Amino acid sequence: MIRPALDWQPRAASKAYSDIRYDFAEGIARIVINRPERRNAFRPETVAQLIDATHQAQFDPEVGVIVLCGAGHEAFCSGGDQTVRGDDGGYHDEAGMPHLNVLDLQMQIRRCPKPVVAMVAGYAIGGGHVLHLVCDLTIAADNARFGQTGPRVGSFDAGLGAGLMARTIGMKRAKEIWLLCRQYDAAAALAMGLVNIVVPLPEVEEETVRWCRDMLRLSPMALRMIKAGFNADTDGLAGIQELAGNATGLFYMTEEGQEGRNAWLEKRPPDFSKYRRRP
Ligand SMILES: CC(C)(COP(=O)(O)OP(=O)(O)OC[C@H]1O[C@@H](n2cnc3c(N)ncnc32)[C@H](O)[C@@H]1OP(=O)(O)O)[C@@H](O)C(=O)NCCC(=O)NCCSC(=O)c1cc(O)c2ccccc2c1O
Repeated sequence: MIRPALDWQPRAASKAYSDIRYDFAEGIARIVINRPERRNAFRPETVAQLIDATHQAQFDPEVGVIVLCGAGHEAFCSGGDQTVRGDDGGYHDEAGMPHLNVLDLQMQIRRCPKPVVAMVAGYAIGGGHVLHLVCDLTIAADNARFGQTGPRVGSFDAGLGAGLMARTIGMKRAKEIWLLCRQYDAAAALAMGLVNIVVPLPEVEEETVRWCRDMLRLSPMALRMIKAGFNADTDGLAGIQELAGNATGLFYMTEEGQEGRNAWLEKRPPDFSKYRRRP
């Protein structure tokens, strides 16, 4: 069993969710995939709720760090719910519409300016494995098991699932994971750099909270910029846009940036003469 480390309180939005829980404590938002009877496999509704909760956490000024985890200790997430996978290009929502919306969630986690930590107990498999991979840090319990199943179940994630994994653990290892569909225990995952730390299962939340508290003591802007910087080249122009948007935001906070806006509003030529041309 996992020892609770904080007195998590449900956030208001949580009431609207059927497949996830959304809690908060001490500056940390905790988003829990809550389908333990399916090893926390996600259906389109689950992903839509994860997207909504991540959005809530991003825009909540009280939240500094986000933790993503699964309910119970048997699984973080076992990927797409195969029982609702249709023949028409995606996983069916209750109205029968096909989705691959986990790809949107992956990018949302990467673009979120706050650190996102995967707390993995049990299986992180298939699309669930890619979910921990796109998080900034992974704290694993010693019962964690990792792997891709795509080529076995007729699927693949040739985007971040392949490319980001190769950048994280190296090309040969990434190809091994995808081409053989084996499972790896927590020690093996740590050895190949797939996770940051492995701790005994009961301590996994305490350890995760310890890491979150460390980040909560640091400069939010510096964390935001360094995260965008880490992701920029992998995400191509969209990644550079994220980094550049942060730079623009910072420039808007300067007098020099504000002089341009003020001059335009006051219908006068801008006067940038007092601003240094820095070497
Ligand atoms: C995760 C497991 C290794 C766990 O094994 P274990 O023996 O502990 O448990 P059970 O197998 O008995 O499972 C318990 C219970 O849960 C159900 N369940 C488990 N996983 C799923 C699932 N993914 N979908 C639906 N249901 C699931 C299982 O049927 C049992 O219920 P019963 O009622 O039958 O008792 C093992 O369960 C396992 O290997 N699961 C499947 C893992 C898998 O293949 N996942 C899908 C990979 S593909 C994917 O995730 C994916 C999703 C996307 O949205 C993509 C989008 C774009 C590109 C690619 C995508 C993609 O690849």
